[in-house]
Amino acid sequence: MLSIRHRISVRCFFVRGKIVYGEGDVFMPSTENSRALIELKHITKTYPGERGPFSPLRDVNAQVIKKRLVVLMGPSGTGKSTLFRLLNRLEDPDEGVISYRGKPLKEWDPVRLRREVHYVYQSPILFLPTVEENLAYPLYLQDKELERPEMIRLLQRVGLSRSYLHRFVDDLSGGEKQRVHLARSFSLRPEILLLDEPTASLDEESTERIEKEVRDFCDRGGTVVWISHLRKQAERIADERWYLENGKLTREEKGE
Ligand SMILES: Nc1ncnc2c1ncn2[C@@H]1O[C@H](COP(=O)(O)OP(=O)(O)OP(=O)(O)O)[C@@H](O)[C@H]1O
Repeated sequence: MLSIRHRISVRCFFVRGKIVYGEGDVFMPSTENSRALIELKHITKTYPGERGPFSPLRDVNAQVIKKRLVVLMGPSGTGKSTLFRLLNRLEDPDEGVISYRGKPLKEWDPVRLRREVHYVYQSPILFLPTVEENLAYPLYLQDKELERPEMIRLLQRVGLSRSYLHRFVDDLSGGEKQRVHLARSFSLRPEILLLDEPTASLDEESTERIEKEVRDFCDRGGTVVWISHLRKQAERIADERWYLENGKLTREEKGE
């Protein structure tokens, strides 16, 4: 409702019950402002296109609130992965500022940032031969050891049995690789998970399991932005639904 929102600018408007973040607008419930882990202010990203410059993000403003599960939707090629790349500082916006914990991303050490804001790609990246090695490696880089019982627990969280520990990643299906990648991400205990269609290659049962684990992650204090093409999935799991199209972001709260 407009009355409980903190008004910063005048160019926000409602379209069919949704809040549209128009040019120059930052609208948020005032009580939630302080819980914003990530803030996007006036973000524009432009790429050269065959028919001239193309901006998948045009003056986008939004906040990711701690402990929330945001589902990001939108037609193919509208800029969802672009937004993730900006949040992970794989690219920088052409205009605007993105802040994490109140500090612009450019002021963060990228390694620390990516540890806390962890991107789980749609195509999993598993460099080492076995599942066990892939699970152990990121913590090994931090001079930490991942004990075998913890590895087994992580695998179980994503619906894989202990027998997977010794499997070669080249022999795994796409969905299994994605789940190993997600298990490895959980091991890093990130603050925010950016999930790019983590259930795209999974059956109904495995999808349900991942949805439950991700929800538990939020209940324990984690925060998630999840790209999905499935409206039904968004309705099931999201605290907030973001819709990206024509460079603009619209937002719906659960139940709207
Ligand atoms: N480096 C680049 N140079 C030029 N164009 C790019 C570049 N990166 C992305 N694009 C274009 O920007 C648009 C947004 O791409 P993006 O991958 O963010 O879309 P998406 O919403 O994640 O799509 P999908 O749902 O199909 O994964 C696309 O038209 C893409 O071709």
